[in-house]
Amino acid sequence: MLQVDHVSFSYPDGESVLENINLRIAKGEHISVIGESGCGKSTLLKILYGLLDIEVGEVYWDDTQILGPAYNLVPGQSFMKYLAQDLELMPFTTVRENIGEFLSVFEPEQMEERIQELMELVEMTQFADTKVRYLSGGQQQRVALARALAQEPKVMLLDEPFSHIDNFRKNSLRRNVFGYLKRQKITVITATHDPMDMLPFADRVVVLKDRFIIAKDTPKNLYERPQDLYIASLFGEANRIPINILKSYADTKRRIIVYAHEFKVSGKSGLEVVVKGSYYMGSYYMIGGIYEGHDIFFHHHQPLEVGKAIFLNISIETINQRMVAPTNV
Ligand SMILES: Nc1ncnc2c1ncn2[C@@H]1O[C@H](COP(=O)(O)OP(=O)(O)OP(=O)(O)O)[C@@H](O)[C@H]1O
Repeated sequence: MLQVDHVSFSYPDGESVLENINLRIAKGEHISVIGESGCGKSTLLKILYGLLDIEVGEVYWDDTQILGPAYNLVPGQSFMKYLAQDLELMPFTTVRENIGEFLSVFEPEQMEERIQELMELVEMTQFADTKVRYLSGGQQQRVALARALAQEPKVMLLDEPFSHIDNFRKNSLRRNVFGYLKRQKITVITATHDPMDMLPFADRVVVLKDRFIIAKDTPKNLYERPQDLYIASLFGEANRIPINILKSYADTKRRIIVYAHEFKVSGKSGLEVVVKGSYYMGSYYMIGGIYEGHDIFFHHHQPLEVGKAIFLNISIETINQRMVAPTNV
């Protein structure tokens, strides 16, 4: 188990970045760390790997304490692999050589099989003999992933692992890599902005905001019952709406989170919105509007005329689901 107890951290020249971080991560569990840019996701991964010295708190993998560079000649842990935003590849050698660097040369056949398996996993077989410096950013990221996996770590720390990879390949690569890590029972902690790195693959999600962990839950619970707009917005366009627009809730001032796709446009009754603009999104239009002086965003199958007043409805199922969400909306 990876255990993080009361960890607080600030960079020597900066303000506090993380405060009182507590986590228990089981062997083989997949955790996603999410939060706005600059909230400390990469810093947390670096602490878990032992690249930073913490002033307060402790980190353990089973009985081994993870200590920072002040206590380690070579910072980092042999049983962990940290795939950083900078990829640390060997640019003047081939894809095959980069992946094979840490494999045993005493069993050449097994080594070749393993390189082949990993190249297939990250869909790089056709570039086996290409020098890494001639590859695109996305291709280099795939090599870095394979290189990290080759070392069979017990714990894998991934910082925005698919950020350079094109949409065409991203989804199959995510399925391959996360599926492989799960089958190998490798503990995974992924820092990401992208809901698609997390919703289908994480067992639990840790949300960071203003130095603190503000939520830890399954992706499904967080998505369906976000406790505030910050969390909902990490998944997509979201709004805070008073529920007293519905007759049955007329006497409550409470607001709930409604995702843009959960509204239905109606000609007659509901939340009155004046349309400001329509944005083509492929399978739908994102409509921006104004409701009582506040911006509101919703989906519709066609663009709407600017200045037009329309009504929005929310299904009773959505309202009931959000009513049981924690109340700091
Ligand atoms: N080496 C450093 N020295 C001083 N401050 C730093 C250093 N690295 C990061 N910071 C600051 O610490 C805060 C957290 O940074 P961090 O990179 O951990 O955030 P992040 O959530 O990973 O961001 P992003 O999603 O943009 O990668 C930021 O305010 C950043 O400016």
